[in-house]
Amino acid sequence: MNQIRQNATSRAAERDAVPWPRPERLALFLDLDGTLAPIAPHPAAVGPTPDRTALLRRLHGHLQGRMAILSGRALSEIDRICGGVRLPAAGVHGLQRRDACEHVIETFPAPGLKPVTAVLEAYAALHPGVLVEVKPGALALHVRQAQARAEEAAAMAAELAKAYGLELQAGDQVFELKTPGANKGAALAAFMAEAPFEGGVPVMIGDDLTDEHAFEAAQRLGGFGVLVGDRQPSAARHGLADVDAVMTALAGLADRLERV
Ligand SMILES: O=P(O)(O)OC[C@H]1O[C@H](O[C@H]2O[C@H](CO)[C@@H](O)[C@H](O)[C@H]2O)[C@H](O)[C@@H](O)[C@@H]1O
Repeated sequence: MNQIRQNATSRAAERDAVPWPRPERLALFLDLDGTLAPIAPHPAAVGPTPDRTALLRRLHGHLQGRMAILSGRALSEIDRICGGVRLPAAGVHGLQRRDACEHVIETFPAPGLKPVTAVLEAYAALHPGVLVEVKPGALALHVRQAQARAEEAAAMAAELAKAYGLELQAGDQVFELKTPGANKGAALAAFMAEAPFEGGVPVMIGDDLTDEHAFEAAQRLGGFGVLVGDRQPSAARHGLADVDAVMTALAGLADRLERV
């Protein structure tokens, strides 16, 4: 029993130790919901916190700008939750991308989104708890407050995606219908091809299915992914238990960067 307990403890310790690349090479990519911010009942219930904002500001400075947020949220939402620190970022799973010079590249929204918005809003109006989030180039059908509808909502989202030429991205209690052609992996690769990220070692920290694209891209480009939580399978080579463990690991990294 003690042995089992000891093994579990050492596994947890291994999981919580991120082997950061050398500070001058590290290019850090961070997911938002479920990674930097705990999951909340509703997207609007997530807001900035002074600690998170201060930590992001510190890291961005110490990494000489080689840090970006990769999120399913719109850029405006990323900025709101980051407390107004305007970081390089990919929004809506890469459909929007703001580079280190604050230049924003946005994919033109698919025409199918308009009719699909009407269908989903009519569905949400009939079913309390179902929420439709309209984003630039995508729609999110949230079922966190109506989990009994999850299967039905997944089937409907899949059917609508096929009928209207949209891409389906499943996430944590959400089914997203997106303009095709973007994902977090492509966004990470685009950042890595330009200053100040170029030549760095990419590390992506994320929790959800959409982060898998970025884990794969980070690995392909010489770095690795860090999975938050224990969802499996995952392309991430390292792990952190939860948002608190992420904040602790990032604070430790900031301290280390300060000493360099
Ligand atoms: O890529 P991320 O930054 O992790 O964004 C993914 C989606 O996050 C938001 O939805 C999720 O978080 C909400 C707040 O905790 C939660 O209520 C919801 O159930 C989750 O799916 C956001 O609303 C989506 O637009 C993002 O795509």
